[in-house]
Amino acid sequence: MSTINIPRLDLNTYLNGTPEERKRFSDDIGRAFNETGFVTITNHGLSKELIDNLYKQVKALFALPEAVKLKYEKPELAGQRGYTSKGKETAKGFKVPDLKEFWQIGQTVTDGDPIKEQYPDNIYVDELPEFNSVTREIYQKLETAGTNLLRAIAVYLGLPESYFDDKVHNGNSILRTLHYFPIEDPDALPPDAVRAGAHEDINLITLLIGASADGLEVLTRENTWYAIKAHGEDIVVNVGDMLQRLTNGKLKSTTHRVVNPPREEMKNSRFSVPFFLHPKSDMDLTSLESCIDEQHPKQFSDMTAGEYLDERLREIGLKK
Ligand SMILES: O=C(O)CCC(=O)C(=O)O
Ligand SMILES: [Fe+2]
Repeated sequence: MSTINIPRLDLNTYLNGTPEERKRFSDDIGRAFNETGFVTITNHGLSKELIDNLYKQVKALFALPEAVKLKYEKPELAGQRGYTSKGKETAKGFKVPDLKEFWQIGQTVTDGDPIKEQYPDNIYVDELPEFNSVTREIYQKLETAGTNLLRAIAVYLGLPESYFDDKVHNGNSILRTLHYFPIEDPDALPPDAVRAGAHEDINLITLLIGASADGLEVLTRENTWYAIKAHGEDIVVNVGDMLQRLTNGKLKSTTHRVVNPPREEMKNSRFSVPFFLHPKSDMDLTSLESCIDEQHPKQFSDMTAGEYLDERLREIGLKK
């Protein structure tokens, strides 16, 4: 049995704690991100009612007839807004697509802001006005929680606490609502078809509402899979490849996957809602000098966040 350090941290101790408590929070999240790349967070600012309402709307969205959902599929947006149907995303290095469909919501910027032209407009579900409003609220709350977590991480890295603030403000973050659909005939599945093949996230950090974390597994340093267990309303937070590049591998973007359920539960859907916190596309991901030394030679080429995202979307089949 492999052991793995996934601490449960209270974000309120960072926001309102004593200097010692704030320092401890920074050290704890930094150490966990250095060792395993995962933590779970309480007091993140999302109420149980809001989360329950989110899942109610997400279930209603995927219950819409396929023909309705397909109206909202826009391949020219590389899946970055609106609906992506079954069989479209394949984890890097896999031949069989993941067993999932999803809907993505992006940044909302005020009219007149020059960054507006960089982002496609969000797509609204005419049939479900409440889906649009609740996902927007969740987007904003997770963006705030994520910005606060990045402050604690900046302190751990010896950077000014506000280092990430302007980079993620109006950033290219994505809220993804996911439906892992029922598998009616398990015998007809290609042998290596899974809900989400082993992968690393592209962005800086990912915040995942833990309500449906069952099935999520992380790859340990001993090369074994470890199931994430989250308390219902906690959020699971992990490092993505952009933060790993910036820190020259000091913070680890850990491989994770979503496994298929046992055969008797294959007919059940699984829903989940990760928030991929991205910076603006002009953020320079060149590794910090402070993370490079003789023991830790520079591992990554210099790229902006926009260039890197483009490369990765092509690899997973969303961008042609
Ligand atoms: O569904 C989950 O629990 C995780 C999904 C995930 O890892 C992803 O979409 O990148
Ligand atoms: Fe992921």
